[in-house]
Amino acid sequence: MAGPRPVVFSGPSGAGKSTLLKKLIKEHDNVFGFSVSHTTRNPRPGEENGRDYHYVTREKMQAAIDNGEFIENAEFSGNLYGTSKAAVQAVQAKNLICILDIDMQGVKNIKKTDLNPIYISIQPPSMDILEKRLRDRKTESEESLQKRLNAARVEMEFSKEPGMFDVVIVNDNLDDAYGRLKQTLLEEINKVNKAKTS
Ligand SMILES: Nc1ncnc2c1ncn2[C@@H]1O[C@H](COP(=O)(O)OP(=O)(O)OP(=O)(O)O)[C@@H](O)[C@H]1O
Ligand SMILES: Nc1nc2c(ncn2[C@@H]2O[C@H](COP(=O)(O)O)[C@@H](O)[C@H]2O)c(=O)[nH]1
Repeated sequence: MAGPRPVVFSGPSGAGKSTLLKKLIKEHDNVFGFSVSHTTRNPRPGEENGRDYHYVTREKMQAAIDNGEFIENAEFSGNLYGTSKAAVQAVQAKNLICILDIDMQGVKNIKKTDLNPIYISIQPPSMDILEKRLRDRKTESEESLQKRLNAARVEMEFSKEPGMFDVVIVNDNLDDAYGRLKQTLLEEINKVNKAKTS
């Protein structure tokens, strides 16, 4: 069988992408695999190298980019982020649905590849609510928060571009947003579960 289609999650920082995708991975045992990106930002409390990100220096990451090891990479809020070819291949080798959590530059660049994912945009109900969620998360300095809010305004406009995303989910009530997400991915989830039993 051809492998399952990957899924790209994008949307403003703080919209709830990680919250939703962690729930999805947890509920569906051995169906999804997370593409672990590289980043030059520092780990947050609770994050683990190799699970949440591969944390690297800018020099090391730039060298790997120059060496052609990345499918896409971007500068976001003062740090480099990127999806390595190895990260995606590791998930696809297990015939799992590969999940990518990337910004809008990543979306544009993935569209130039033959990955053919389902594109899902996760959006906050409003800028005010987004700001509150980011502040309450307590992961950002004031400078980083402002950079992320500025980027969020652009990301919110980007999600409205015709044909850019297959589905746009507004993450207001978490259970509702999660229900919508599961409905969107039901066909791919069923395909993976069926392949497991055949
Ligand atoms: N529906 C919701 N209602 C209230 N709070 C939420 C909801 N969804 C997520 N949150 C909270 O909002 C904060 C931001 O969510 P999360 O970290 O998942 O965002 P993100 O899009 O992955 O951000 P980033 O791109 O910066 O990693 C978290 O503290 C999370 O617990
Ligand atoms: N283009 C890419 N964007 C990525 C990648 N990994 C994460 N991201 C995006 O960066 C921001 C910030 O993430 P954070 O963990 O520092 O809050 C967010 O929008 C992610 O979607 C990547 O490999 N490529």
